[in-house]
Amino acid sequence: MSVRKHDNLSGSGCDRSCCLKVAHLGVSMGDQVILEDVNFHLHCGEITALIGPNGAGKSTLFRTILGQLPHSGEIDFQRAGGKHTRPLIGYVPQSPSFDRGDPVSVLDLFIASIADWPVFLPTPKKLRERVLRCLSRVHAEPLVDKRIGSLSGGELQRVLLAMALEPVPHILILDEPLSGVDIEGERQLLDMLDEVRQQYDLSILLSTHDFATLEEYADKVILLQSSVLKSGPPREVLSSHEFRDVFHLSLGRGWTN
Ligand SMILES: Nc1ncnc2c1ncn2[C@@H]1O[C@H](COP(=O)(O)OP(=O)(O)OP(=O)(O)O)[C@@H](O)[C@H]1O
Repeated sequence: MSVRKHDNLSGSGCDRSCCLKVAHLGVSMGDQVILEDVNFHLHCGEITALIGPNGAGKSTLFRTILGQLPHSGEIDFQRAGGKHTRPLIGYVPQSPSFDRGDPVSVLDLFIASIADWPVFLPTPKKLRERVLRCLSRVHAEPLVDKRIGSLSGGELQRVLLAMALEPVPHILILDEPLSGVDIEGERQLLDMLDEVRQQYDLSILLSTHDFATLEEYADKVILLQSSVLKSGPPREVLSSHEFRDVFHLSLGRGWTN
């Protein structure tokens, strides 16, 4: 597996280009406080894993960063060089399901997403070539004419990833990309994320319930339960008492904090 982590990128300080700063973020729905005083920074070229139990607010946080939910506090994007702009965000939603018999092909779905062209008309050669170029970013060109409903979990994630990378965003957000993907598909997807992160200096934020691979691919882990309980290098977070408490793990050898 080729996933490599950047050295010394996991600190919370902004000693290198800072992509996204979330400060004192709060989200409420009706009487329910979903997120409260959430603070963290994302950096270019880093993979950050967001973990937390069911209902912790991970998807809500993503939707808020995507601008879909009203919130208090600040979400600020700053480019290298200090310019504040609105970030371009690529988003891969949580396990969208497609009917197995659905006739829509990968090409159809892609065209509906990136171009203003009716899918019932023959696809112009240039448009097909553009889709193939996009799919090539995740080595998925052979999937172009496959029906969406016939894709495996890992193949579907790769197609959705290719769609999220067109145009290439500043920040890539993936909501539980590893769920419904077998071990082989998981490896391929993580390698792919590592590749695009390096190629485009992307900041990647993904949520996961799979802690086994965190140390291998994540530069930083954020443990969320309404607010950030712990953040830092994977080992530090996974061995913390906050992690144990949230996931109701009993003390055993190896838990040091
Ligand atoms: N549209 C909504 N209206 C009211 N409450 C909501 C809404 N969406 C989410 N919630 C609540 O917000 C809380 C956080 O939900 P969210 O989906 O963000 O959690 P999550 O960490 O992504 O969970 P999971 O790991 O199960 O996907 C939950 O209590 C949920 O019921």
